[in-house]
Amino acid sequence: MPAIDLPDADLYFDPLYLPVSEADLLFEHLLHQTDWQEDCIKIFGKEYLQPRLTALYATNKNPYSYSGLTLQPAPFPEPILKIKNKLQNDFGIQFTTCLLNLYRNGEDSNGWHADNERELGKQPKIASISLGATRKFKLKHIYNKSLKHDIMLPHRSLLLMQGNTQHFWKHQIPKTKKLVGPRINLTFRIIKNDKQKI
Ligand SMILES: O=C(O)CCC(=O)C(=O)O
Ligand SMILES: [Fe+2]
Repeated sequence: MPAIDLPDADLYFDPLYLPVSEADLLFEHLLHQTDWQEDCIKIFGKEYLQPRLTALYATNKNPYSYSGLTLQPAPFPEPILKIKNKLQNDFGIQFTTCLLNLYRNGEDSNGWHADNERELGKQPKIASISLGATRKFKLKHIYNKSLKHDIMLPHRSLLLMQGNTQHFWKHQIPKTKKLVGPRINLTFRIIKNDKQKI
């Protein structure tokens, strides 16, 4: 699988990771069958409605907390479990958790952040699958402001982030004025119990 060659990052990108028919079915299924949540997040003590919808699934009961928000997982639905198993077969990574994001249109977004929460461990491994509309994924180096990179994430693509990526880079999905339909992103993560040393 092609690596994306950026300093202080460990990124792989496969634009054709899922077969088209599987990706099409999965997109329609998740769009209509998911119990999408519209959550409030806290930024500098102020509450905002998150500009996208989310859902959380896991093989365990460990919650995931970010931006002052704690999500409790539901058990994995069959079609997502299938992808989790495929990722395990292909990369030998045993993910525990999947956070789904639904970007309803170009107004929905995900602000600059690194996925560096304690419960993700020291070198978080995150497998991100995209379905539906293509959106731009922007990366910027935290310490060297001249380092930036954009990746268009199309339907059925996989972006794998691991190693030091979350220590040195932030990422975002910006809003866009282009007319875009819904996009679903599945981010598989490993979330151990908060209390245990990892
Ligand atoms: O939608 C995406 O591609 C990125 C999602 C993301 O960064 C996250 O959920 O942490
Ligand atoms: Fe992220």
